[in-house]
Amino acid sequence: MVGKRTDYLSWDEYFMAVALLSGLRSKDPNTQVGACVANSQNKIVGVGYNGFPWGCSDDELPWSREGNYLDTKYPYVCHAELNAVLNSISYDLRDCRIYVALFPCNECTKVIIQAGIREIIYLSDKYADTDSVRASKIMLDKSNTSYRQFTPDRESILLHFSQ
Ligand SMILES: Nc1nc(=O)n([C@H]2C[C@H](O)[C@@H](COP(=O)(O)O)O2)cc1CO
Ligand SMILES: [Zn+2]
Repeated sequence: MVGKRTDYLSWDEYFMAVALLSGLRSKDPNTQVGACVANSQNKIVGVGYNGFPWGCSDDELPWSREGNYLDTKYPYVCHAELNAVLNSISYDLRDCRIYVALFPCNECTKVIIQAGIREIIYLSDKYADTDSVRASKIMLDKSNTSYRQFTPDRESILLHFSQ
């Protein structure tokens, strides 16, 4: 009897990979973030990446990190998690998980909690020492929304367009 493949992706690897793949759509030259929302049946209900709002051209708004606030990306960019929730095919995200490349900021955390998402699985926490992420963790703890870091068992996943 031929047994099953053994190196197939786990659900966590699969959804995190979809998040990372989505992040490759981002035009942000510094930080590309992708997010993937999966429901309790392990169906993907939303994906997103960081980018400017509809109709706001990447050629007209700045991707700068420094300078006058209005000349930076920060007031304009929609975060990956916000887009994943807004792009969702389901209005009710209760009991869903969100996979995201970077720990959510305080604004996205509010969106995640209010949408009813019950768990955040993140890869990087590179802004852990900011008040934004501290505020996120305060709200997550109070609302009993769990979060855990994704610890991969493999270094990378390779995709080949030529089979
Ligand atoms: N969780 C997040 N999701 C996101 O989509 N972002 C976006 C906003 C910016 O486009 C970029 C961060 O830019 P920088 O400050 O690392 O150059 O990532 C940022 C965070 C961090 O909280
Ligand atoms: Zn955010």
